[in-house]
Amino acid sequence: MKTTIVGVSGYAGQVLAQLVARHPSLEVAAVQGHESAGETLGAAVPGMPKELARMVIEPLGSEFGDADVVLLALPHGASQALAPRLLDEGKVVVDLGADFRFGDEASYEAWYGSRHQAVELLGHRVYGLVEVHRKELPGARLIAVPGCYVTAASLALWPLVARSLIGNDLVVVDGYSGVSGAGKGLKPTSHFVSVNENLSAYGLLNHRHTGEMEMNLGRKVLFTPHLAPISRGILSTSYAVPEQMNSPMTGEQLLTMYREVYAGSAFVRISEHPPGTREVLGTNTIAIYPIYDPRTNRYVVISALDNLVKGAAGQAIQALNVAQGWPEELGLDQIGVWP
Ligand SMILES: NC(=O)C1=CN([C@@H]2O[C@H](COP(=O)(O)OP(=O)(O)OC[C@H]3O[C@@H](n4cnc5c(N)ncnc54)[C@H](OP(=O)(O)O)[C@@H]3O)[C@@H](O)[C@H]2O)C=CC1
Ligand SMILES: CC(=O)N[C@@H](CCC(=O)OP(=O)(O)O)C(=O)O
Repeated sequence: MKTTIVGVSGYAGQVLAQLVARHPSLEVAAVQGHESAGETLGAAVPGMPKELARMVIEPLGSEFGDADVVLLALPHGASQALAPRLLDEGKVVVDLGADFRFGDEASYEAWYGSRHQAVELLGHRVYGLVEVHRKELPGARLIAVPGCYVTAASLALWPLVARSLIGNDLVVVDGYSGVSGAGKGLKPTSHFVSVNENLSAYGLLNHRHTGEMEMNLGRKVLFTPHLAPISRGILSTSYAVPEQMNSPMTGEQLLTMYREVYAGSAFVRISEHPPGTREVLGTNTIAIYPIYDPRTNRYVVISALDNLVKGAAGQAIQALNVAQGWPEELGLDQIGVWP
């Protein structure tokens, strides 16, 4: 399928370009950017392979021509202006941003503080958390890909939710992100001098990803994000209170149950040790380690993923694969850290 990547000069867009170029059923037909329009991809993103480097970046919203698929990797708010036109033109749209992650207008407005410009599409979008929504994806024409923090926490806790092993109490999530999670724009908070040898919390109490975690988990969430002095990776630690009616599962039982729930999910690795971000770097894998603490009566689940792959571009391709009826893993092996 001919594929146009919009936002190709961004961190997520760069990885998308790499994945599409090597995918056996996709072809990079065109690339679009904002300030980088008019440059070659090689000039905008040093280190691109030759066949991509010579492509000229078109201005955002140029003609999409005979593209079959359009992948949007734009700042929040920019996709909703483009998606209606693309769907009218018969394209399959995969959005890596937040514009279509909520299925209703009120939640979007509550967490993003602005009115949605394409409300009529919200009921048609399929949420691309593949491991949970696999059956809804075949034939999808508008896929909203969840982001890095939300994927890490949601897949970590999903088995406990699906098996009714946690009550309705508050769930607590501590997330740690590499600096590429903040995008390529220069900000004082992501300068080398601010980040190097430093670990800090931000977005306290009302980070916009809280609402999306609540949507996925059906429970109130207290989410605290942290910026970690690494380029890529998300580490998430989630805490939940067991359902009172059942005796809590032991660590061994949890491992067995998690393996059952994710039995058909090639990109989920149930780990027997707390995973670190390095072991999933450059892969579409999320590693998950669940335990139970009898002293505090809490389930604690650690998860790790690469924010630019399983947290963004890899998950987008995984969801597209399922939507098209292709093998879920197509084009997603041996990715590596690139560019
Ligand atoms: N980084 C991450 O870890 C993750 C990112 N995502 C999502 O993917 C999307 C892209 O993120 P990321 O790659 O980090 O972002 P970047 O800031 O790195 O890149 C943004 C891209 O959008 C273009 N762009 C910038 N400003 C505008 C604008 N005002 N209007 C239209 N286009 C613009 C840029 O073009 P140009 O360079 O030409 O100006 C660039 O191609 C976001 O929605 C983000 O939430 C999802 C999960 C993880
Ligand atoms: C480190 C950092 O700043 N991270 C971003 C989230 C990463 C991202 O792009 O998030 P979504 O695509 O999931 O919305 C933030 O906290 O806003």
